[in-house]
Amino acid sequence: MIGVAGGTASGKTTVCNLIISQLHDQRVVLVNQDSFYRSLTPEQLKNVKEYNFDHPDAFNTELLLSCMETLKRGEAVTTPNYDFKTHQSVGPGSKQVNPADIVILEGILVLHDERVRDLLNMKIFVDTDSDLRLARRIKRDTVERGRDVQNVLDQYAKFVKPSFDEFILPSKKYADIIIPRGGDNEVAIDLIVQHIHTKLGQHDLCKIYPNLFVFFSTFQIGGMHTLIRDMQTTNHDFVFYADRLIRLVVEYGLGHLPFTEKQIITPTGSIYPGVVFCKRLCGVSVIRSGESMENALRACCKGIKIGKILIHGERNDGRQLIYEKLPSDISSRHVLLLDPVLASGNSAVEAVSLLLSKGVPESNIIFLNLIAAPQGIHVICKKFPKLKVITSEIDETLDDDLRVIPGMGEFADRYFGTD
Ligand SMILES: O=P(O)(O)OC[C@H]1O[C@H](OP(=O)(O)OP(=O)(O)O)[C@H](O)[C@@H]1O
Ligand SMILES: O=c1cc[nH]c(=O)[nH]1
Repeated sequence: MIGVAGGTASGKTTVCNLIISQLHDQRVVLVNQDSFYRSLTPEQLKNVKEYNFDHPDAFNTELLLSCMETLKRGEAVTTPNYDFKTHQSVGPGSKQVNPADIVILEGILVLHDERVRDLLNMKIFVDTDSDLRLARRIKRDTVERGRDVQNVLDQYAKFVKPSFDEFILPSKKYADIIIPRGGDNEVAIDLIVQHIHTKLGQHDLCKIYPNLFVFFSTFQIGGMHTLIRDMQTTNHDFVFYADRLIRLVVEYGLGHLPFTEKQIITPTGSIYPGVVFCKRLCGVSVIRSGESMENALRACCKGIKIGKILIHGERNDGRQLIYEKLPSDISSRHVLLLDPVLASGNSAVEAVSLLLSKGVPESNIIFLNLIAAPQGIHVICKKFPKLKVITSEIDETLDDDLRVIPGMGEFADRYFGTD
């Protein structure tokens, strides 16, 4: 939840639009504090020139709070709309705002009310020179809103400036980021967008476990997850999109291997400061689901040895090692452990324990996974703090049968067509 405050015509909207356009692969919604203007009564309408639109009381902050709380819970909401010509609120329910990863609340007074501030994870104040703001306001109100210059200046002197000094400017001290010159400040916008990307990439569990890595989700990745999770998806499509996701997980996981530096000469005779991949590698797949990840690993690491582990057990009855065939020199290799589903973590504990018993250092194991339940993450990341867990999405929970929820059902049955 990001709040963008600042005086009239400071460039808040430009800043918001720049942030939104640079976050092009994220779900972002923009909520305007202006939508929450209260309707003027017939009395106030008769004397509209005496009405202070820049005072906190002009807004229905209770309604704004409840809408923001709903969005914060990840639910859709309908906000009111405000008609600037009639000065009437077109009641709640007129504008649908969908849930999103990022909600930007923009308005002159969004940092004024403590309750609103407490909902915001990032507070931005757009700080633009007051002469420039007045010049912009005159232009906007005369050109876009059909007012005459004298009327704009009277309103500015009587209400806009005093309210800025009394309510808006003092709220600047609550800002985490102050942007001088508004939308012209490309560096500030760039830093804000980078910060948002970092925060979005951090699942709460990543803040607890430094050995957990969830790779950054884009619409493409979200789309692939939507397809493999959809019960209507055919086996053929399931395999296609699971393979695409698996390839990404494998590439991302390989990025966590050590490398050595190597300078090479290009055909232009220039030096290229390169790196060399880690050579002592192997894969280990957990039968059956893990076998679906073998092709992607082979496609990325030519000639890689891949061992196999079969672990059996009913969901609630613990798990037992049935079969294993691993490279004989596995203890001197980095091991990419392959299993697309981490549920209770029982299978992964069995698999990792076997690798450790074969002399593989814990820090040499990278567990590559598509969908993980928080329960399994707690078990693995706590028990094996030096092992790295790479996953593409963390789901909500497990059901009583230890199935991942929302999950994608039985992975191996859908992948190998045995459902
Ligand atoms: O974290 P856990 O609770 O142990 O569950 C995860 C395990 O369950 C799945 O295998 P499954 O037993 O369904 O076998 P399959 O791959 O042969 O279908 C999955 O591939 C994991 O190995
Ligand atoms: O939900 C689950 C749990 C374990 N294995 C699966 O394939 N799916």
